[in-house]
Amino acid sequence: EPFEDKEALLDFLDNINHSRYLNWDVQTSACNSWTGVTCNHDNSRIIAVRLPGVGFRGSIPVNTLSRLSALQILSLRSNSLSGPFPSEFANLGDLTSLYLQSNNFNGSLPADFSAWKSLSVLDLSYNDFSGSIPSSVSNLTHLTALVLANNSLSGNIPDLNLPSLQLLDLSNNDFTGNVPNSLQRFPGSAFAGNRLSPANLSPSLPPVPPPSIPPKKKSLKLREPAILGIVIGGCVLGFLLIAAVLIMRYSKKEGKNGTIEKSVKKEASVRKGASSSQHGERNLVFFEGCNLAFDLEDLLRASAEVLGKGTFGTAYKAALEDSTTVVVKRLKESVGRKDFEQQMEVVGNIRHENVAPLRAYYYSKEEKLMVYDFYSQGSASVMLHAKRSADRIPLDWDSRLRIAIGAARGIAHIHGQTGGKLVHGNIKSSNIFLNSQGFGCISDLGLATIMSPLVPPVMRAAGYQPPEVTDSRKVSQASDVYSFGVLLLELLTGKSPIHATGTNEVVHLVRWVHSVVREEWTAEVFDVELLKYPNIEEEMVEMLQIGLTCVARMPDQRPKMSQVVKMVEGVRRVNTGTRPSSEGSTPNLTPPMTEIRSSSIIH
Ligand SMILES: Nc1ncnc2c1ncn2[C@@H]1O[C@H](COP(=O)(O)OP(=O)(O)OP(=O)(O)O)[C@@H](O)[C@H]1O
Repeated sequence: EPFEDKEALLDFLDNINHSRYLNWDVQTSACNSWTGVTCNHDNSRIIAVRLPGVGFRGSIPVNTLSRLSALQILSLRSNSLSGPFPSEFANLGDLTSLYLQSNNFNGSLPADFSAWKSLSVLDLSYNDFSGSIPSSVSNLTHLTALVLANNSLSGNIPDLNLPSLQLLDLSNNDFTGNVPNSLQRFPGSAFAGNRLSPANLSPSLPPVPPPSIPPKKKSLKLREPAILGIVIGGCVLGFLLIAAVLIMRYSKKEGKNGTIEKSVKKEASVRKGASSSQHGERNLVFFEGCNLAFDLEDLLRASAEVLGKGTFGTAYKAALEDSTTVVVKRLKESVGRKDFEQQMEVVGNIRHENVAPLRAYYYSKEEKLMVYDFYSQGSASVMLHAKRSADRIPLDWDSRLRIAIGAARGIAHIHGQTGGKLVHGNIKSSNIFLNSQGFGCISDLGLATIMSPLVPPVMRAAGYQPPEVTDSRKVSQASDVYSFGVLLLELLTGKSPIHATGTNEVVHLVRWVHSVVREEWTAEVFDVELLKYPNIEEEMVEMLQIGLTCVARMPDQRPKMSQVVKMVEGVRRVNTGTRPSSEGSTPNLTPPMTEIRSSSIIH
């Protein structure tokens, strides 16, 4: 509801201290001045304030924002705010995105940018800032977008060392001198409308190299028929092989579904293991809190359906006689008992709503089994990439947000285990399911660490691993952050981490997104299925920025997972679940989505 007058707004601001989000999407002229608006409470839990295009005039009063000490996202764009760059912003040390474009701010930029260690987007375009760009901007090591276009900035452009920067726009200012070496990777349009040395601005200014698209060597290109040929050929061959194996295996026995027992290669050995369990030796090891009641015999007898073959083995859906359904993973490689059992103990004792619980395991020399709950909706991969036919229900933006938030929380929890050293090592959409509240839930924990050394690197999660993970033993928490970033890009684009484009080139998603974003910050990266949902563009852009921050090339440039949780939670200004990363409850504040107005970032 629009605020009726300034009193109503003040009243609102005084009462939001229990809220974490302040968003206001009003079309009112009744409260068109920021002056006099102060927050009397310490609103230190608010992480996002978006007040774009609401008609604010004048300068932002001291103390209004400096109390918002947890603020991560501030959008005051498209108002008529004036005065110098608000000095109290320096207190907002957690800011990741600052949008002040299309106002009347003037004076110089702050001399010291070092306060904003997490800043990812800075858009001050279409104001009247003057003076030079301080070299302290180089301290913003997470910056992915720097937009200072259409101001009155002057002097030489400093040699900014910003390795994460994807978007730069310094056009239509009064800069002189040369484009510094560090920024020559950006297109000439980023510097147009200045008085820069023409030598530097000539068309020879190297455009941003599009490393995303693999070299257009004919021999390397997989044309559609070739891909189809491989896929169909592979499918036919695979189908024939599977059929042959199944016929051999089941020919003597009836029944549509198999059993795990039947699928187990060394059946006799497993059965031996099972029967020995009845003499007090090994059997399934269940974890605390698990109310499943079956033994290995039951499991092996259960009617089983192959769900798929993964990197480390085969997953079966097993329907037990008491109508319980579980998933059994049968590992294909041999692994030492001690390593396996130790890892299972760590994993099996993790209980978190965003981590799929390991219910039980079994170890014998010949067989290693892991038992999980069955997630009937399938993985996020299926939800995103299942054939896009007419009867498929598209995954809407809210669901994607929940998947992202849940997955982030789950990974952050994992990273907090075993003295903050635990790594997942195989984050990808086929290992993410939905918990009962529809939030992402991470599965397959623990396998990468014990199994990776046994599996050829080429088989490992293609497209999800960062450049430094050439050897699968090098997975780290930073590489999990990268994989999570790829997952975010997958949720935003609807594309697989490695996919074929319309022109039949095989494309690496991270590189493709980088190349599109570098050229111009455009909505083209987003999944067409998302475009029909109104007013989500700003959230998607924010999520894109987070994704790009996570897939930074250098591991030490990537944020910690705990920071990522906060960033992802900050994208959404409504209730994001039962357990926010910060303490306390999040009220179900569901204001209308902010209308996206003209922005120099979103075209
Ligand atoms: N608990 C589960 N509930 C429902 N489906 C599952 C479950 N666990 C795995 N699956 C599905 O079974 C298939 C095989 O899973 P598996 O984990 O073995 O391989 P993967 O996820 O494709 O690759 P990786 O082994 O690298 O994780 C996948 O499609 C996966 O989404």
